[in-house]
Amino acid sequence: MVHLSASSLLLAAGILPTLAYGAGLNTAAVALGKLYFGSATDNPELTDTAYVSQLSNTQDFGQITPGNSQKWDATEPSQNTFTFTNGDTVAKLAQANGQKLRCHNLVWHNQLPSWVTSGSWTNATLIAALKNHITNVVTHYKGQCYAWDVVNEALNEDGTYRTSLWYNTIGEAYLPIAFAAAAAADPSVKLYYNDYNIEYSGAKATGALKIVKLVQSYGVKIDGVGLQAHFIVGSTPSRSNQASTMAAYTALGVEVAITELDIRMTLPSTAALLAQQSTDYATTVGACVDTKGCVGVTIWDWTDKYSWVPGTFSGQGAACPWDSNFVKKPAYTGILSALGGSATSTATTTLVTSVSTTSTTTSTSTTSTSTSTGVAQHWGQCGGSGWTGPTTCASPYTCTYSNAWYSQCL
Ligand SMILES: O[C@@H]1[C@@H](O)[C@H](O[C@@H]2CO[C@@H](O[C@@H]3CO[C@@H](O)[C@H](O)[C@H]3O)[C@H](O)[C@H]2O)OC[C@H]1O
Repeated sequence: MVHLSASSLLLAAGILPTLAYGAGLNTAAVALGKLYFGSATDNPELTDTAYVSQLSNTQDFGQITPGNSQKWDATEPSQNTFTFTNGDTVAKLAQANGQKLRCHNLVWHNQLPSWVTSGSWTNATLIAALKNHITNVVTHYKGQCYAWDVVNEALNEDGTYRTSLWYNTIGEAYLPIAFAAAAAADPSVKLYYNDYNIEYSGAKATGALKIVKLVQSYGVKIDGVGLQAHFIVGSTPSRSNQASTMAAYTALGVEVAITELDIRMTLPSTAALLAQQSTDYATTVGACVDTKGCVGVTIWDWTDKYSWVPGTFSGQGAACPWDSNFVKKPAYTGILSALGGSATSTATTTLVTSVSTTSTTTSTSTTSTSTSTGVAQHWGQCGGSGWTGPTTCASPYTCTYSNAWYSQCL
C-alpha cells in the first residue's frame, strides 16, 4: 500500500510545494565558515525592483560582482578619461545592503576600448597605460572591494599564454606588473588571477599554478585564484577533482573562490536537465565546502531572466538557480543542500509544468553518503552523486534522492 501525504497529493495534482528555508544560500555558506555566497549583477537590470529586492536579500547573497561596469571599456573609454558611474552604482548597492563587493576586472583581452586595441604600442607605452589604468581604477575603489580580479583569462586551453595584446607586447611580465600596480594602489584588497577551465586538473590548471608561482617569484602579492566555473549540465567535473584542484592552488599559499558559477543547458529545459543541473550545482559548491581555502561562491547572476548565457551561447540557457520568473529551480535546493542548509515544505503552491507521479518502492539504505535508495523520483529532481542532503523521510517509507528536501514520502 502507498501512503500519500497532503503535499504528495498536491504534487500529484501538478502543484509543487513552495519551500521555506531555515537558511538562505549566504546564511548557510557563512555558517560553514565561508565568507559569502554571492551573485553577479549588471546595471541595466537594476531598474527591475523585484530583481533588486532579491539581489539585496542577504540571506541568499552576501556579496555582489559587477558583471560589466568595472571593465576597461566601461572605466577608461578614452585614454586617461575615467568613468565610474555604473561601477559606483553597484558598489553603493553592495554598501547599502552590507554585501561584500568582488571587483571585476582590471586586465583582460576582451571588452577593451578601441584606443587600446588599435593603439600603436611599444613595450614601454603599453606598460605605462596598463599601470595608469590599474592605479586609477583600484585607487577609486580603494577600501570598497573584498577582491579584485587583476588578470582575467591569460591562458590558452593547453596552459600556454594566450597571445593577447598584453602578452604579445609585454610578455609574461605583464602579469606581475599588473599585480604590483594593484597592490600599490590598495594594499588591503585581495588580488586574484581569474580564469575558466582551471577548476579541474589538466594543462590549463597547471598553467594557472605557474602564474601564481610567476607572480610570487617577482616578490609581488597574489592572494587568490578565481575559478569561473561556467559549466554545462551533465559535464561538470567531479567534486573530488574540483576539490583536489583547489587544494593544489591553496598549497601555494593563496585562497580560491568560485567566481562566476553558472551551469547551462541546451534549451528547452526539461525536468531531467533541471535535476542534473541541481546535482551539478551541488557538486561544484560542495567542492568549495570541502576546501578550507575556498572562501566563497559567486553565481554569474541569479536569474535566467538576466543571464549572459543565451546571448553568448546560441541555443543554450536556463543556467541560473532561479528561472526567468524569479522562481527557485531545483538548482537552488541543490546548492542549499551542499551548503548543509535545511528545507521545509509549506502549504503555499507554485505550479510546475512537468510532473511525474510515478513511484516505485525498492530497497532501502541508510548510508550517510549521497547514494540514498528507496522510492519515488517525482519531478525528475533526484539529487544524484554528490548530494549530501537527508536520506530518509519521517514516514515508514524511505525517500530517494531529493524527495527528502521536500519532505515527500510516498
Ligand atoms: O554586447 C556586450 C555584451 O556582449 C557584454 O556581455 C558581457 C560579456 O562578459 C560577461 O562576463 C564575462 C563572462 O565570462 C567570463 O569570461 C568573464 O570573466 C566575464 O566578465 C558578461 O556577463 C556579459 O554581460 O556586455 C556588454 C555588452 O555591450
